[in-house]
Amino acid sequence: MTGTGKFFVGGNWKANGNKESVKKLVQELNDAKLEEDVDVVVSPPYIYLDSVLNTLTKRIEVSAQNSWVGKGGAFTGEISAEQLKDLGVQWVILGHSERRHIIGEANEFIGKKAAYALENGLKVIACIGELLEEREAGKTTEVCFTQLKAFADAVPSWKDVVIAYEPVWAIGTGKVATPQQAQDVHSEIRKWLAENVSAEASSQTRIIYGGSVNAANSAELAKQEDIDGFLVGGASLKGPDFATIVNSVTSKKVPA
Ligand SMILES: O=C(CO)COP(=O)(O)O
Repeated sequence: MTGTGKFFVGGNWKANGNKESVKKLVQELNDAKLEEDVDVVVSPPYIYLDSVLNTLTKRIEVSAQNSWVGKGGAFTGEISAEQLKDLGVQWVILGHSERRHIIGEANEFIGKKAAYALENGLKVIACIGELLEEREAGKTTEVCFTQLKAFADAVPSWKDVVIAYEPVWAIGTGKVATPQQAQDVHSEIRKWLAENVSAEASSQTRIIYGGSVNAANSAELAKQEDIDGFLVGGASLKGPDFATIVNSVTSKKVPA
């Protein structure tokens, strides 16, 4: 099975940066030469979304790193999907492992967030992935499928959803999954979509990999048939490195 969706590379800036570094990064991204046939999205912290939207080339779309589960109102510290939409934000990252495991967001809550974001016109980067002990216990696919099912139970359509497989042990550790490890899980996810959603969702949903992707390892990962792009953390904070990762789409076109 192979995906037919356009290559997708997202940069998750997490809670990094300040006004000065964000300005520099936007400048680097505006100056970068990016291959055309890639969807490119960056995800700054909430407080920089407006300035990034106003200064970043329209070639690159903008994502939030979270959104509230329902309609905005008396929810101190939260940001609603309506507000993100109002600002001009196109995407939102949901279910990131840092929100699951550090902040304690549960599957069903994340699924509801995804449904509400889609309903309000945001596209969703839906993150899933197993902990090291879950992998070591042979539970990788079981954990990923449970997380996927929570999204599938909540969303009416996968048309505006990108799945990010991010094994937790590979995030921010420098321990990237091998191309084969990533390919194996991506292919299982695609099979799961075919069996539990539809043939269309299986072939058209982008399944991207995240976890210690950098300018030196992205080309080998991109060659795998079920890796449709990346969600990049640390390396997305350096414009030239992020551009190299975006442009690793060229190794996808060369038969492995
Ligand atoms: O969590 C990630 C992207 O969402 C990956 O982070 P790193 O690329 O820093 O490992």
